Amino acid sequence: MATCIWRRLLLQPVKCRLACQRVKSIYNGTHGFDENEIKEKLRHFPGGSIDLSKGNDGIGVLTLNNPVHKNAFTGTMMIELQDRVKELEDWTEGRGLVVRGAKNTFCSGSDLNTVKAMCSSEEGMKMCMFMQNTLTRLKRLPLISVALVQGKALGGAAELTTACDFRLMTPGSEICFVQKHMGLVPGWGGGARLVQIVGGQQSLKLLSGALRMDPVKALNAGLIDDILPPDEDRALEEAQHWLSQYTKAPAEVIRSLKKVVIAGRELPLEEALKSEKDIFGTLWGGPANLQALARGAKHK
Ligand SMILES: CCC(=O)SCCNC(=O)CCNC(=O)[C@H](O)C(C)(C)COP(=O)(O)OP(=O)(O)OC[C@H]1O[C@@H](n2cnc3c(N)ncnc32)[C@H](O)[C@@H]1OP(=O)(O)O
Repeated sequence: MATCIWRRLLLQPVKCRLACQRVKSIYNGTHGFDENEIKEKLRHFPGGSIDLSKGNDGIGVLTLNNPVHKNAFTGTMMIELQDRVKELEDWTEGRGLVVRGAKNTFCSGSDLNTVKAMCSSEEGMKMCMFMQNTLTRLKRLPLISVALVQGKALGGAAELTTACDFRLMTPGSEICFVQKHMGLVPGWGGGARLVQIVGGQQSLKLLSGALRMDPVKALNAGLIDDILPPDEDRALEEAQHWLSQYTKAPAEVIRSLKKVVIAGRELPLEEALKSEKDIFGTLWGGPANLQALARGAKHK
């Protein structure tokens, strides 16, 4: 049943998007999750912002912006992240996305003041459900996303990087799942996604050792995809350049490719194959396909 819903989602026309968003999330009312209730709580912990710029080239830049606290996630930033992800779901020209932190650092995880104030198990779980919903929707965007890690990505921030398709680091930066040191485990979905990225053995080491992953270690572990040159001020440009090798094609082609990969990641094989066939059908004989045929493209 769930797989049928997801297969239909991959092919939904725009008019169904609002209905889809509920299903794209993991938790809803049937799980006893009241989104408005948790948002009301999170609003009590303001500070910082999540900024989105959408380029004419179809590449967006999402910036975690709370530099006085090393871009830590306040309550209102969690809400704003959801708003920005919704905006990206509606951006039909989008092909790629860079997720980064302001002022040459990535993010120090949850704002510790928010964490301390929401210390009951029930509140913690509601916050987790909210963040899992948002980060699942981020990972399911029909855009190719890359986390640009400069400085530190700690705790929840390390989890956020796993909600992107790719990860890049600058020299001197670090990714560390510090949750163990906080007496916690990942809760924003970063544990499950980490296993998908680096496998179970490697994940256990990273999480139980709270290993500080510098760029070389992270690359060797398969946690990141590349190390950028050591010019911090040009890092965004470098990340955009790196991403462009995967986004150079008409938006409908890139977006469809990502949908094929989402289906492969998330569906049982037979369902994924059927989705792939349906997505293929939306491109076959379409403008990009006809133009390529007319060009007589050669692939030497
Ligand atoms: C979901 C689970 C989670 O994410 S739990 C949160 C996990 N994160 C942490 O515990 C990070 C704790 N912070 C640190 O380890 C250090 O501040 C790091 C990030 C390494 C930066 O060190 P350093 O360069 O020396 O700067 P600093 O400590 O002076 O920090 C500058 C100001 O930023 C603040 N800050 C930093 N991180 C947070 C955070 N997560 N929440 C709230 N505030 C944070 C520091 O307190 C400091 O503020 P102030 O200048 O003393 O007012």
